[in-house]
Amino acid sequence: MTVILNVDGLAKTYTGHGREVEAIRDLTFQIHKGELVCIVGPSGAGKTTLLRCVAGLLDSSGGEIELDGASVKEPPPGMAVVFQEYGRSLFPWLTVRKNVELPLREKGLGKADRRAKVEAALDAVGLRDSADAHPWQLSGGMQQRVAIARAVAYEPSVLLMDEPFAAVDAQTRADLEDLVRRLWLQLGVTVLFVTHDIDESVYLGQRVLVLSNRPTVVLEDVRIDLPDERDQLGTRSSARFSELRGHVYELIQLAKKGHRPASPPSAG
Ligand SMILES: Nc1ncnc2c1ncn2[C@@H]1O[C@H](COP(=O)(O)OP(=O)(O)OP(=O)(O)O)[C@@H](O)[C@H]1O
Repeated sequence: MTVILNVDGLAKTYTGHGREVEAIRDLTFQIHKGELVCIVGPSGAGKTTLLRCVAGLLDSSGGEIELDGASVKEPPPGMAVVFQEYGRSLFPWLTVRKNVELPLREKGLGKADRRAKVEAALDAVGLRDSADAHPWQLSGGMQQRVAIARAVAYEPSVLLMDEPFAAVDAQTRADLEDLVRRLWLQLGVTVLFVTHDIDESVYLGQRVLVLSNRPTVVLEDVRIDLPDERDQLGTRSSARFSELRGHVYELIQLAKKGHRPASPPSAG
């Protein structure tokens, strides 16, 4: 399998205002092309910091991040990010269609190509009928679907998602989880999904990277050996789901108590 994202010895210390916070000490993991990997960890473990470094939005203090073999120093062209705050990530003065189209314009795609990709992405997230609406006319869950459509239309090498469903209601959240699984299966996109929700990480991921508390390292790389076809009721009530959930839960409890891995964990 081809490694698409390589994080090697990543470190990040925030400095300023007479304060120093060592958020990430030594994070190493790899993601292969087409994988769906979730990251969970205790609050303040540095999940958002990690994602911002990977997205090239934040300078690291040490270590290396490579996307497709190229070092990440600034937002790389092959990455798309979906944030929790959909309200702030969409442009309110643009229609849904224009919001999805914008990065494709920046990518330099021609009009016909842009139109086809926008239609396909809106179709995939079930928003074809809302193409001419403005984001503020849509519900929170619909706005987050627009953000997902925009990311998917861009055809990134890696799609980063930072707690994307934390601000929507439980029912919408379940629908959006299934949407991500479906898009991932259909499009073969590589996804790195950060969440604080243990159940969500096990339901979505092929692997769950459990982070220690600060300064952060990978506590365990848990392989999620559930079938590819998952559904909210059947999967979540299966014995294997509850075993995996229990295991990740225990790891998080250990992380909160300051437990750290004895030796570097083996990847996947
Ligand atoms: N700009 C900043 N300046 C100083 N310290 C920061 C900054 N951003 C984050 N931190 C600190 O770095 C640590 C990791 O923060 P981060 O937001 O990455 O954690 P997280 O795992 O995403 O947390 P949560 O699950 O609560 O969202 C925290 O101790 C936080 O206070």
